[in-house]
Amino acid sequence: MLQTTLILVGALAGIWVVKTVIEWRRVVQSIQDYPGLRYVFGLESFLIRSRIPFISAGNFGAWTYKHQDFVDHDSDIISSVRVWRRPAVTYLIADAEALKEITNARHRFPKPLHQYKVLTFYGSNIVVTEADEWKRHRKITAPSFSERNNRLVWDETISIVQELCQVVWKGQNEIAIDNIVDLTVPMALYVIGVAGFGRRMSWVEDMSIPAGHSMFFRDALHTVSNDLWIKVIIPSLILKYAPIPRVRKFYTAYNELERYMFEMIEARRNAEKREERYDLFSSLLDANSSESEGALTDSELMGNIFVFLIAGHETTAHTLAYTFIMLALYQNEQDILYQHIKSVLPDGRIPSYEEMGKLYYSMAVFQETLRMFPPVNGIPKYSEEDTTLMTRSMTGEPRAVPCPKGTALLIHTPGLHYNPRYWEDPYAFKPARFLGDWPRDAFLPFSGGARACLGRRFSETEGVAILTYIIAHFQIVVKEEPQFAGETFDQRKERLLKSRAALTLFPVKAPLVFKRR
Ligand code: HEM
Repeated sequence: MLQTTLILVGALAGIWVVKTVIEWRRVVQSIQDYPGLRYVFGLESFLIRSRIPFISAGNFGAWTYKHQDFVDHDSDIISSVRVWRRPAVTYLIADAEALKEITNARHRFPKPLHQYKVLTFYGSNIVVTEADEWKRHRKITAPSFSERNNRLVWDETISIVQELCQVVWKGQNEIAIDNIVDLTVPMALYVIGVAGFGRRMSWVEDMSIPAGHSMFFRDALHTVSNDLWIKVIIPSLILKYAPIPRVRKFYTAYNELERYMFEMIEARRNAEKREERYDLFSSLLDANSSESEGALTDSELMGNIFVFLIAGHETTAHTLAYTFIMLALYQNEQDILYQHIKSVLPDGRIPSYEEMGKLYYSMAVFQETLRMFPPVNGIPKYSEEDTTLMTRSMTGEPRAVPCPKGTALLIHTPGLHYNPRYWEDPYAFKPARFLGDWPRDAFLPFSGGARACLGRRFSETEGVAILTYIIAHFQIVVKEEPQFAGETFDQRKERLLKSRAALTLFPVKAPLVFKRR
């Protein structure tokens, strides 16, 4: 009996191997064996983080190797052919001209929607739709990102940082933060709370939980955005009864957030006189109620506002964390920024939204951080037709890349942002490169074309406001710790910039000190 079973299993395994080899050869031939990575598990595999010869390209490979994979295969577009779960090819793209063509032709190069399931929990939305459905969402959501909203982002961001510096840190001249994301994540959460959801939150919570709820809105928002992965891996039924405290807390937070959002929709809909408000949620509800055809359902409204939360708070928070780390490491750059802020605001007053343009060095620092640490390391697309992409070798010779219909494409942001064809000395932190004429097509932290980030201005406004206020009032330095006393600058830099990626790239643990000026 055992022998028969073994023979059967062996035969099935043999059939699988033969089938896979035939399929692999077909896939490789379909792209004329265009140079690139050949691994059992591709870059997109959830399973293995590191690169292992022949086995795994490593799901952290885009960040780890940046432009090096392109150099190794002598092309700014390379293929990545995997075996598991079925042989398939993905083109990794670090060529600005090819990416311009791809991002500008959304019908020819749409998004692979099946990869976006994690963002559909509360309802369909602008990020997870394509074609006419996307247009319907975009028409109602885009107007929320208005100048009035940007002004609100600015004013509220300033008051959030002001409360932190003047109330929470009152009387302290040196504030040590053991992990910088523990500061930037709540900061960004409070900003999206008020400018996104219209709910002001405070560092010093003194209110009680509203009737009918078991959690503060702030905590529900934080828990859901932090632990969304739980919903991805645990089926709903198990989620409800899971005995693990973290899972139970997530389950409560998920339902609480849904209830809060539903109440907010009802309150605005039933209000006799609507207050003039410019947070994203209020504007979205107003735009929807004046829409006769194509209006969004309640679930779609919640889906959109939820996606603003997910897209909008971690990305900005992590970018700010890297910004503070780089400024702590490069004191000369911090000083240039400080001097610039002082030249714009010599009397130390609080800048207004109208003055944001004058604070261009703060913006340059934020942009240089986004270039070096793009929060989204890979933006997926696919080809809707048989086509050929054009690129170049490292010496500039043209290369034609065969791209059959259905081929997966990846905007490889680290490859593009560290490509020396566009960025001189790409590993150096040089905010000033963003002051003059810089290669806009080679800068895609927010993606590009029609499907580019709707919240770009929101996050730039928030970033410039926080950076300007903090640097005007504090010098940021790396926390001195006895166990790291003998380390060199390079070791310290490597330690502070050690990163991981969940939804977005983030620094693992960077302890910094804020010294009041
Ligand atoms: C540093 C901050 C940010 C970065 C790096 C960033 C990055 C991105 C990227 C790469 C995309 C394209 C995603 C894709 O094609 O799958 C995107 C789309 C989007 N982002 Fe952002 N984002 C940031 C901040 C924000 C903020 C603050 C909001 C809202 C408050 C926001 C809302 C959106 C929306 C709604 C889309 C979908 C646009 C569409 O498909 O038409 N983002 N973002």
